[in-house]
Amino acid sequence: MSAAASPVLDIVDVTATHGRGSGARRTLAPTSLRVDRGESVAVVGASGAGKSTLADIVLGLRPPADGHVSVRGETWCTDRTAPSRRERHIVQGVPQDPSAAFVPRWTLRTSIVHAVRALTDHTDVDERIDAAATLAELDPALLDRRLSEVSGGQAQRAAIARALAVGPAVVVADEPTSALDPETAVQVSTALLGLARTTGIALLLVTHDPALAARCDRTVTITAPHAA
Ligand SMILES: Nc1ncnc2c1ncn2[C@@H]1O[C@H](COP(=O)(O)OP(=O)(O)OP(=O)(O)O)[C@@H](O)[C@H]1O
Repeated sequence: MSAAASPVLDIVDVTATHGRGSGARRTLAPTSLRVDRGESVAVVGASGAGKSTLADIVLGLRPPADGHVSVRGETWCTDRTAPSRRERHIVQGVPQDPSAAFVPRWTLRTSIVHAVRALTDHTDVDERIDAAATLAELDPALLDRRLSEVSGGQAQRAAIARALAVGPAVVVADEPTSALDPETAVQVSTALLGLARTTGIALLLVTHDPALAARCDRTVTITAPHAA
């Protein structure tokens, strides 16, 4: 069977609505896309097109209004079903602001340990975290620092390591380098794109940066519903 016949991530006719009742408004036009094993797909589009909304749906943070998302051939979410706690490790996010991924008073490692324990039954937690840090091109020793004690680029690599440590099939990165200086942004995005290829993770990357989108395997442009 070819890779194209069995995508890791399959988004089928997904739409979104914000608001309720007479205030309800379509905020994501029907969107379908597939991401294969080891593939990176950039999601681009004008501000307000619904890119972050799509990312939130794939992360299981909000339900689609219609359509469904499958991961590895299994239903991940629909307008009626959310991912269960047991499934949550399968799709992980890398946020725009890495501080969203860490508890400031804890070391980075402690935050990651909590995430791995909350989402998996793994017993080799420290080994997994060290391996994930290495994949994210971060010296594992830096994980013994707090968020305030590392640079923005190191914090974002730690956020990537946090996502990897739980063993996802899909990583959703929403503007993962927009808070970084240009040189660090290139280094972090190189690590992210490289690990998709080496680990086989399907990477969905929301970006405004045409240069970053061009480095992904494919680009999908979404358009706001009212402009469709
Ligand atoms: N909590 C909310 N309540 C109401 N409308 C919302 C909410 N969050 C987002 N929207 C609307 O949904 C639409 C899509 O927003 P979204 O953040 O997904 O766009 P985006 O493409 O990621 O934009 P940007 O590139 O500016 O980040 C926008 O019209 C936005 O105003």
